[in-house]
Amino acid sequence: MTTMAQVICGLARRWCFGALGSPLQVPCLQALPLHLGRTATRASQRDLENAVHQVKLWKKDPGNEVKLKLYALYKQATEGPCNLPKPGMMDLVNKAKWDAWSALGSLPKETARENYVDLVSSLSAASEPPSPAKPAADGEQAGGDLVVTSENHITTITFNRPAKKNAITTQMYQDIMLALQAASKDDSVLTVLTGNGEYYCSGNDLTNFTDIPPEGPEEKARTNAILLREFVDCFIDFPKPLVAVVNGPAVGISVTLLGLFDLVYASDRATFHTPFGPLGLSPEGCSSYTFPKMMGPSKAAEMLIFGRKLTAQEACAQGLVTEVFPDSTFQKEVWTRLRAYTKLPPNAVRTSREVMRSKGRERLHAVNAEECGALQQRWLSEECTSAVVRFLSRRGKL
Ligand SMILES: CCCCCC/C=C/C(=O)SCCNC(=O)CCNC(=O)[C@H](O)C(C)(C)COP(=O)(O)OP(=O)(O)OC[C@H]1O[C@@H](n2cnc3c(N)ncnc32)[C@H](O)[C@@H]1OP(=O)(O)O
Repeated sequence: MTTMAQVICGLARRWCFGALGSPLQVPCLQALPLHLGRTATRASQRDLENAVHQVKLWKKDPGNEVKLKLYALYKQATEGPCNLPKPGMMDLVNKAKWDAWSALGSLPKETARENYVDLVSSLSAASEPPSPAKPAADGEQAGGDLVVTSENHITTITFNRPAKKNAITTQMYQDIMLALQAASKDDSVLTVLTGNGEYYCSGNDLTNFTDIPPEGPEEKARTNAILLREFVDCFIDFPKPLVAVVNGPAVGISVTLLGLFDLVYASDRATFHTPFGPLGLSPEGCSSYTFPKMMGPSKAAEMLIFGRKLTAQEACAQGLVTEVFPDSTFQKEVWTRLRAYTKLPPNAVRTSREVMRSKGRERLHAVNAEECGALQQRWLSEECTSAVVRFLSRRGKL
């Protein structure tokens, strides 16, 4: 049986958009036009490397057809004509890649390199610029997958991928950390996390698991564990009150982190789901400690081990949510309340919070380290890889 690690290794070694769309829709590659704008100079190896780097910065998935074309040109440019055996009929992804590469026949390496560079350059020119990673100190930042605003002494970090239910990409983890660092130093009294659209957040973007480096899945698991640990550490150490404005369903890490927030206001449309069991995962965000402490071990087990989804009212009864509001008045009521809180003496707010938090901080860091170690193993397990493959293939991503 092919494991996800094998599938995604093959898929993702060469491009950053590891999930290839349904191979059944794979393209007539000959129909894809090449953009031959660089007639004056031949593309060098350096140009090729720059173009590969450029592709990694693309925010928008360019689609299967382009990804296959890029894959084929890259292989032709670096290895020459395809001389691998044809993959079996059932090996859909590798067969699509083999077909794309073989279709280039005996195209010289230099021409393939030039075509790769030209294709990337024309697509980069047509695509949006990458969203700035550095959050602004004040005012609104340009829209990207994460929007950071600072207004009326409230810094708001908004998950802004509504088409993907606000799933968190690797870049977003980095950007949230930067936003928290900036918010810890700005003049805001409160820092709010919320979501744009129907969802608060659908948790970790499951395609994060497909971008496997050349060193293999173990390296991916190791770097993910480091990233996760740093990310959760930022919440543990954050010095000001953290408020979650849970505008809709919340899944995975967006739920577990709530145990590190000071206030959690939820719309009555919100639900709270940690499907770690079905995903072959284990809890993170210090929830293995904060949830049992908050709701008792048995209710926490129901959520974290068995994946029971809570309604907003149930989550409120368990202490995970501070208060539930009718969806129709949610935004108005919550923001009015938060603005009133910003009028409180800021130093008193900060001091009260610090005395409430300081005693448990060391323990939380230890819990975080332990959870990340366990997850590093889980990500490499057959249980987890099969669950992620199931999710991605159901949605035509493999
Ligand atoms: C550095 C690594 C740190 C790791 C930290 C550990 C974190 C762990 C977790 O967070 S575990 C939880 C992971 N999340 C999930 O398992 C949720 C997966 N998504 C779903 O189950 C469903 O999409 C849904 C229930 C959220 C919504 O279902 P539905 O209303 O039917 O919508 P779609 O499924 O059609 O989704 C629309 C669109 O969004 C994409 N999408 C949604 N969630 C995710 C996700 N978590 N990762 C990637 N993509 C997601 C989905 O594929 C659809 O995309 P498409 O339109 O097909 O392109």
